[in-house]
Amino acid sequence: MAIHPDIQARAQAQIDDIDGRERMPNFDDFDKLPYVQALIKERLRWRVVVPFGVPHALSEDDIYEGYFIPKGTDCVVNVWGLNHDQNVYGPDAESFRPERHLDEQPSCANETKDEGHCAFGFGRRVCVGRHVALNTCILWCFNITPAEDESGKPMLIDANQMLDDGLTIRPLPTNRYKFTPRFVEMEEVVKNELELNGFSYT
Ligand code: HEM
Repeated sequence: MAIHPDIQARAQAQIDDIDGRERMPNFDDFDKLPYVQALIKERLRWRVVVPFGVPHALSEDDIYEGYFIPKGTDCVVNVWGLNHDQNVYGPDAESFRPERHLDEQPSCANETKDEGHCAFGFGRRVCVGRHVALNTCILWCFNITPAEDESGKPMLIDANQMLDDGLTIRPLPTNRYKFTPRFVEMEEVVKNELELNGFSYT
């Protein structure tokens, strides 16, 4: 978001249209937020969190496209490769462009193809948290911008620099970014909604 302020602003405008500022977005709103849905899909496609998925082992011998794969073989999927396949996403597969999920409905070659990416894995062990993950909306609360360096200039953010945690990758440390509340009432609304749902606010 910090390096795509125009995309961030377009998503926030859609959230404001649907939710206003008196309440936070909730699960029921999601279908009314097609651009936000497309943005989240594109985020999960473009910089997938688990670039080689979670390894799976074969429970039986198998033959796949002429290759014999014995029972017990560990299979690692190149999710990054699938998510950046130019045959699926076109020549601009490296670009961050949420509209592709609205206009062209690209499909990854697996059973989660309708999601437009393969970030949540495959088969019976596909991520069970994917609906929770998709429905989390920080954009209603904050503007995300690059933080300033010591001289007050916005820090440069390189989307190709990631922190490698082994199985997962993530963006550079959060001190490179600034989360600014979008409006003064935001804190009060969040506090009320947390308390209504039985959580305490600190
Ligand atoms: C953007 C956020 C997330 C991503 C990218 C993600 C990705 C993944 C991936 C790649 C797998 C492995 C699937 C496979 O074996 O092929 C997985 C499994 C799993 N995820 Fe997530 N996940 C996310 C959020 C969540 C959340 C929020 C929860 C819980 C609320 C969750 C719970 C789980 C569980 C329990 C499994 C294991 C499922 C099983 O082995 O049967 N995930 N996730």
